[in-house]
Amino acid sequence: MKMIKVEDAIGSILTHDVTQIIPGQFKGRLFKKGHLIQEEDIEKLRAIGKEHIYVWEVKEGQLHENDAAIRLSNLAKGDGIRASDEIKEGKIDFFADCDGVLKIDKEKLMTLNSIGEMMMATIHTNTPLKKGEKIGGTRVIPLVIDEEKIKEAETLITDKIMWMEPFKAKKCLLITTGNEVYKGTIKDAFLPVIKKKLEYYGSTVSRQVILPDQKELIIEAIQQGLQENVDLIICTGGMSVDPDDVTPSAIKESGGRLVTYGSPVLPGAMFLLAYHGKTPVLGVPSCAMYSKRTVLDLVLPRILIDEELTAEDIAAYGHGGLCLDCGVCTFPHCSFGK
Ligand SMILES: Nc1nc2c(c(=O)[nH]1)N[C@H]1C(S)=C(S)[C@@H](COP(=O)(O)OP(=O)(O)OC[C@H]3O[C@@H](n4cnc5c(N)ncnc54)[C@H](O)[C@@H]3O)O[C@H]1N2
Ligand code: MOO
Repeated sequence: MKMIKVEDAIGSILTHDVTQIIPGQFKGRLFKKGHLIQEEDIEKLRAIGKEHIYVWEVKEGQLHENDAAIRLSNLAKGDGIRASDEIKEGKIDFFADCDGVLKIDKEKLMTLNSIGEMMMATIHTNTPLKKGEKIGGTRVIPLVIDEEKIKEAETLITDKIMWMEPFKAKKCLLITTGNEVYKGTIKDAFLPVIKKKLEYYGSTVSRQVILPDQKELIIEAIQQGLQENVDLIICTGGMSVDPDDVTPSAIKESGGRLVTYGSPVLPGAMFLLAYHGKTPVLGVPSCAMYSKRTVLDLVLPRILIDEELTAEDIAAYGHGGLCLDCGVCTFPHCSFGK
């Protein structure tokens, strides 16, 4: 690569995209990499402060930023991730190529970003996404990089850094508890909430049963759901400390394996998760009926990709487990659950 004065550049090929920024108005490409410089371009280059430009000279063992970005992109992106077709200013962007939950191997991302002269930035792991949403970007820092650096990354990172786990369409049994709801004193407000959240990710409530706060009836309903082979059971109401709050005991006594009763998430402290074999049973506290976002929004997407959650997964939610209940909710693109 050789530096020459812009006035001597007519007929030369640009080695990289040239960016123009007009504060508050424009940021973008003025000239594309590979552009053949014409006489009329000289004034435009001068106008954005360029007195010199680089002319490309290929040297053995070096990679142009665009070629290096392609190598990094191939290294990083796994199933369900699409890279941008065009490389702009040496950068490749990543997008979700299906509806699902984003997975980032944070250790490998750290390894790549610790090598130097290259970068990769992403959103958080476990973010539920719709097809087309942006996930991250990568580039190298210098215009040309020693190929050895890229080879080092390729040696250290043998598995993909990011991939999507697609949602599975699941059928859910909803067990709504509460004497007041059962008797009809209060109209059930949980079904529309659970239905909307499940349907957003392509799953459905196949059946709802409304029960009084009676442990034996709740146990029976759970066991019937398991016999019917539903994919998921959600119990609502009666999850806290009143004498009539029998739902946690019912789920525990229905058998299976308790992962947690209680979660470090607000709203959602009284959440319960258990498994009967591979079938998850969720105890969802009534805050999920009232608050826009709760522990259910963190856990449900992962349940719908068939991830088997552990007590450690739930404990890890503490850091970022407070929903700020913002006026305009931007979840999942906020600190909640990250
Ligand atoms: N002293 C304490 N009080 C509370 C605690 C606690 O630990 N100590 N926990 C709080 C938390 S956290 C939550 S969340 C709430 C409620 O939890 P529950 O799941 O036990 O809810 P319920 O008591 O059954 O009902 C609360 C409220 O919501 C109405 N409800 C319930 N289900 C329905 C439905 N399907 N449709 C319409 N309305 C429903 C119910 O009538 C009550 O008004 O507890 C805190 N308190
Ligand atoms: O389970 Mo309560 O959820 O923290 O509002």
